[in-house]
Amino acid sequence: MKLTIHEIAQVVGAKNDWSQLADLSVNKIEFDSRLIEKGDIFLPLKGARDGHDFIEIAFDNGAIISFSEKEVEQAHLLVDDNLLAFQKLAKYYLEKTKVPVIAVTGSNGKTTTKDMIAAVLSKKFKTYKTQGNHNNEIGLPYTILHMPDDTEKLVLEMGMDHPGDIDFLSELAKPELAVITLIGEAHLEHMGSRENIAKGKMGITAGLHGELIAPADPIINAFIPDNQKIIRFGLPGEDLFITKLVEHKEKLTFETNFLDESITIPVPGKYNATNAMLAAFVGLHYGLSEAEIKKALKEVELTRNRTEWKKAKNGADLLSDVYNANPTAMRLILETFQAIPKNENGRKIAVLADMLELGPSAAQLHKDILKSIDFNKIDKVYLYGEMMKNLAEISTDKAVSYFTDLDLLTESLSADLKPTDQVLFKGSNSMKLSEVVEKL
Ligand SMILES: N#Cc1c(NC(=O)c2cc(S(=O)(=O)N3CCOCC3)c(Cl)cc2Cl)sc2c1CCN(Cc1ccc(-c3nn[nH]n3)cc1)C2
Repeated sequence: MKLTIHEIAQVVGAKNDWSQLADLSVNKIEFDSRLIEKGDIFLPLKGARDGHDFIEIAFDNGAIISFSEKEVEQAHLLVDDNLLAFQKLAKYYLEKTKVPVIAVTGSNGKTTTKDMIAAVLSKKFKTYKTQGNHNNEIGLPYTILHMPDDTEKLVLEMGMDHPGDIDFLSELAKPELAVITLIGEAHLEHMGSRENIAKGKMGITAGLHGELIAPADPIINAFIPDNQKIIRFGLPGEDLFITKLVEHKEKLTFETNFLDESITIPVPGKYNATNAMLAAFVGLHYGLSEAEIKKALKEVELTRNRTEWKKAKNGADLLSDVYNANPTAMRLILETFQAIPKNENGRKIAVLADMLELGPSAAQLHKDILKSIDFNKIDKVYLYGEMMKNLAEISTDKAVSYFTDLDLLTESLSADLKPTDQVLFKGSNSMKLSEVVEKL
């Protein structure tokens, strides 16, 4: 990102004397010390551990300065709240670079829609998009501050863990166009009711200074701000709708009421046709030709393994979060999973595998996970991998079982699984929990 320390210090209101570093430019900003490279600025966050514990390591890896909430010997910018400083900096950077933002949210499909919109806009603009699941109050500023210097369009996914989350993200990013994919089932989002989910997603209008594209679902009508320009999609008769759909095994062709051409996408599923229809409309909005849109969608590369709920063959609900195998992400997904109401007569099961590349403190970081497991909410814990042995050894609860063999884990879980269960899977990709999910 193109910012000098002088500029950063002023934007975040650094309280210490940083003048001796003023004219240095920083390369990029990281909160994971393993990603720090020469010339970077480190951002200590309170994840599973206090990020301040990793300032020294960040400098060993090449950081030239760090945010800090307390006096430290290394070069630092002293602020009251590192996360708030990070968010202020991201907001400033967007205002300074004036890169237009297209915001996407929705219960399911927001990742696919984000990918499709980016694929379409990339045909005409230098486009950057949310990577992985970096869609929350940490990931969104991270995405903004990591966009290439020549970015012309920024497609930001906005995720919601709690009411008000999206209002905050929308105020920060100030989108010129917003897309809500669909209002999902309250059942698997700890938001209480579908109304609350609808209200939460409509928070995307808080900072919006352009049009909103939203489902025809009347549940959002109560939350449309006065004089908000809105385009509705869904059933025939709405502003945007699908007029013809032909599904094949690995692809799908559809027509719409607003395109002359038919569109083919390399994935099946009617909801993907809807997501592609939205991306096509955004393409038209930004002046792309139908031919450019058709070509972009025909070859779109979709983010694999989104963090979404899947159904087991026996009907159980499976949540596999394959992103960010670090202590904080494991703690956050456990908190989220534990906050969701159980199914009627259902159990909560957590399948936790090793987090790799955690350096010398890896064993302790795996033991720390015990603090994030609420045995009043979780009925069974399956632990898998060499590092998880550290956690297995200190957990006395009989609900915990430990495996070193993936097949035995799969067999045991499969034999135990009930149709009303909810199962969480979390661990480094190379632990292959995704194979367990596929077999269930
Ligand atoms: N807590 C914690 C740690 C990390 N946390 C995160 O990266 C993190 C991850 C997330 S997240 O949930 O993954 N998030 C990212 C943004 O989009 C949404 C999802 C969040 Cl929200 C916040 C944080 Cl702070 S990364 C990391 C930690 C602690 C250990 N670190 C590795 C490490 C361990 C030991 C040494 C070491 N070297 N020498 N001695 N010790 C060096 C690095 C790596």
